[in-house]
Amino acid sequence: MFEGHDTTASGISWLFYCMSLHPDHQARYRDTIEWEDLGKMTYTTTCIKESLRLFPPVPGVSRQLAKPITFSDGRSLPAGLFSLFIYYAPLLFPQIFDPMRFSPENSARRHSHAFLPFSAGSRNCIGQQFAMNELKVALALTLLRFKLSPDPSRPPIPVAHFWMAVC
Ligand code: HEM
Repeated sequence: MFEGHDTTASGISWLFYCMSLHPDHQARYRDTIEWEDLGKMTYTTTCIKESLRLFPPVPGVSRQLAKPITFSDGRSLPAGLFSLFIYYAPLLFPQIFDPMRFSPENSARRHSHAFLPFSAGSRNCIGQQFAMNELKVALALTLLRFKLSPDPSRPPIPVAHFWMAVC
């Protein structure tokens, strides 16, 4: 249920929240809807990526090292080690919603692994294209009918929370 269900629900919810705080981006998103070719909706893609950056539905992934790794500074990790990569670091990354971070020019200046909401490598998300289209369509259909605005009486409350499953 986690893959493809909770992830997309969380992604859509936070995307709506981000857009509700930014009526200017809502208007621009509305104006750039291209039903014939979802791939051409580049502005919408930037908004979705920026929302996934600020509020990643999957905040990290874990791996067990199949072989030892030695880093450039000489430190190394042994084979068999369980490691956890956390993408969500609100105190380290800019918290301002700015879709232009993901413009083609700005993205080209970054390492391809600097942004990994769908993970990377052989076990990355097989549903990422589907998920991106799902988010685009859900927001487009909503914005064609509604204006989103935040509910000031119920702001999101950050919770210090960490869970780990051992199988
Ligand atoms: C915003 C939505 C989504 C996000 C953020 C997301 C994120 C991720 C991430 C980070 C992983 C990798 C986990 C890891 O490396 O350990 C993953 C794996 C996976 N995702 Fe998604 N996902 C999303 C939507 C979907 C959808 C819509 C589907 C299916 C239609 C899907 C199917 C899967 C499957 C089957 C895997 C496991 C792949 C494997 O282990 O080889 N995901 N997802």
